[in-house]
Amino acid sequence: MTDTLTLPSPAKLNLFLHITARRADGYHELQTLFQFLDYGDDLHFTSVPGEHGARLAHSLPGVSDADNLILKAAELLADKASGPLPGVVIDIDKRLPMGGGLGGGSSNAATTLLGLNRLWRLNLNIDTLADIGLALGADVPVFVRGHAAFAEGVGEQLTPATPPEDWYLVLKPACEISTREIFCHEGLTRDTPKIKIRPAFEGDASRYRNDCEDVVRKLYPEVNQSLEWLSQFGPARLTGTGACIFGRFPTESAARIIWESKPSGITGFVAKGVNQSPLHQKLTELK
Ligand SMILES: C[C@](O)(CO)[C@H](O)COP(=O)(O)OP(=O)(O)OC[C@H]1O[C@@H](n2ccc(N)nc2=O)[C@H](O)[C@@H]1O
Ligand SMILES: Nc1ncnc2c1ncn2[C@@H]1O[C@H](COP(=O)(O)OP(=O)(O)OP(=O)(O)O)[C@@H](O)[C@H]1O
Repeated sequence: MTDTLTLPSPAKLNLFLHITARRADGYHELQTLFQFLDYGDDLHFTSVPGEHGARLAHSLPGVSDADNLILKAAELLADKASGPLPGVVIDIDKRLPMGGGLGGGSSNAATTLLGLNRLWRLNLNIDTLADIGLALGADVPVFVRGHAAFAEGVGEQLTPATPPEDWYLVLKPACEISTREIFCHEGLTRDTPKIKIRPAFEGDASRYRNDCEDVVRKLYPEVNQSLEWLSQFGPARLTGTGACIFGRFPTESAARIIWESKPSGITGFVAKGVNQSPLHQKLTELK
């Protein structure tokens, strides 16, 4: 019998995203609120007796294996081990759109770090795994730590937070957006004053926004149109650098009613916001 461990690789939303400065190395200082969704990819880790190290069952369309964050995470983890590691093949059920601002690649990297740490019995602690994750991307540490968080720095200084676990309608306009393109754009607002006191997140939503939204609306009319459509039903916002947008609803049925009436040509899904990552929930159940 084959031995397969299946772990979730959830999406994140940036409930708000403020850009407060640009650093000398070109990276941006952010203040953002991360929450997970109970929706995402699944990674299947299957032991392969007689092999050593990790490999992919299938390549992802449009991503070379050398660039795939799953293999990059596995390689960085293998560097921390001494001696040969058991063979593992990793298969992925990809549901999260790439270039969507939902953190799919970063989440895959984090699920790989936690999954292989367990399968390879490396016993690295969460701080070490979050440090390894940061080398792969600014969004990886929050997925490694697994709690909704207010983030500062480039997104790695995390303070656990408990925003309301509402329902979201997430729409994916028909375009892919490169995070780099948006952060390099000359029109980006980079001087939002820092929030000094940790915000009362349930409070005045109009104080918070996504600073990437104006640039993305101008460059991608598809996103602009989707935001205008969703705004009819309540506040609608971009996540990360897009392309996905979201609206918040108190119940699943309220979100599904709007979902049923969405314009043709837009994909998306309805999901619940959760403050504990489904990955960590699953790992706790396995203990
Ligand atoms: C926009 C967010 O999704 C918000 O959560 C993240 O800040 C992006 O995180 P990510 O996709 O893991 O980004 P990375 O892979 O680290 O960086 C991609 C590119 O985005 C730019 N970048 C990213 C994060 C950041 N704080 N400042 C930046 O300027 C850099 O040009 C970088 O080359
Ligand atoms: N396992 C992976 N899954 C998805 N994308 C990957 C993966 N490995 C590498 N990538 C690359 O990362 C890019 C960004 O993909 P991702 O799904 O993380 O986008 P995103 O949601 O916009 O990210 P973020 O919100 O972190 O900016 C893809 O276009 C792809 O080239």
